[in-house]
Amino acid sequence: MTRIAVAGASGRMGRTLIEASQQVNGIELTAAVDRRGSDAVGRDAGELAGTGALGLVVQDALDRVVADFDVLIDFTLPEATLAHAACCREHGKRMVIGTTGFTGEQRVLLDAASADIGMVVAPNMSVGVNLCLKLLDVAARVLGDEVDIEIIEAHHRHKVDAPSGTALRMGEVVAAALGRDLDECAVYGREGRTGARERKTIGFETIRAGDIVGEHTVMFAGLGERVEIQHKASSRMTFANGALRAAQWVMTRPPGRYDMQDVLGLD
Ligand SMILES: NC(=O)C1=CN([C@@H]2O[C@H](COP(=O)(O)OP(=O)(O)OC[C@H]3O[C@@H](n4cnc5c(N)ncnc54)[C@H](OP(=O)(O)O)[C@@H]3O)[C@@H](O)[C@H]2O)C=CC1
Ligand SMILES: O=C(O)C1=N[C@H](C(=O)O)C[C@H](O)C1
Repeated sequence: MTRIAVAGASGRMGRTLIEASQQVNGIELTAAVDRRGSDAVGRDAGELAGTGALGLVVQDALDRVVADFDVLIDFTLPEATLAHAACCREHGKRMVIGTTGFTGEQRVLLDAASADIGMVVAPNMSVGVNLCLKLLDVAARVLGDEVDIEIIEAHHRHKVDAPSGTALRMGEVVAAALGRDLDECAVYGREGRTGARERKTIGFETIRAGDIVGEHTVMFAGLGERVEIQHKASSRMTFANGALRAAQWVMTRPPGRYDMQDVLGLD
């Protein structure tokens, strides 16, 4: 049995994870935490998720429950995830991290924590998106520098980071396949008199609207034909189930940083 704690219990993903954890064999939800001062603190985690009382009270600090779980599943904000990583490192607890929007410096701090604990970090836990990452690598290698590459993503109105972590990972995969450095070739949200497209750039466009769960399209556009690789998530359950699969997988791994490609055996 893998005992999990959910950080950000009252969030969109937190509530979905609480629900999913009750449906997966081999997973037991044994702790839930949220931001200090949140209305969710002190409430029953199951009631918060709308699945009925579980007898598990949401706490306001991870160190209060650190003896109660094996793997922390964290879908919060970068600053909160880093604080949780420090706590998990100190107490030898494994992590599954879905949070996006980390700066380069924050990524380095996460890497440091993974020297001592097993950690799965992935901007997208769905099987479909991780399959798309493999397809993107093949498409970029076959189509090469002849095509213009644009990445379009759409999410709900509440999302606070852009482009999405998934779009950025897609850009990294395509750039690596073509021998480009994404930091140098990325172009974000064009506006005004831009001039003609520079051939080796990778463009990113962001849509924020309504309740869109998460949609990503990578366009490889040449002269006379265009290939598009697209993924549309219609339920957050796909991310939650991936995170629970990662939690079970990381229990058998030595310290280190892993991603969903490792979990799914796609590397
Ligand atoms: N990897 C993947 O597959 C996916 C990743 N994501 C990512 O997950 C993250 C969360 O997304 P989503 O659930 O929609 O966001 P929400 O804003 O709905 O949830 C975030 C939760 O974290 C809580 N929180 C903030 N600070 C802390 C803290 N210090 N300790 C504990 N909890 C805290 C928030 O509380 P409060 O609201 O009170 O501030 C909130 O409940 C985002 O970065 C998103 O991009 C999302 C879906 C899939
Ligand atoms: O914030 C979200 O909702 C999502 N965020 C992730 C990202 O930034 O890539 C993954 C998913 O598309 C949903």
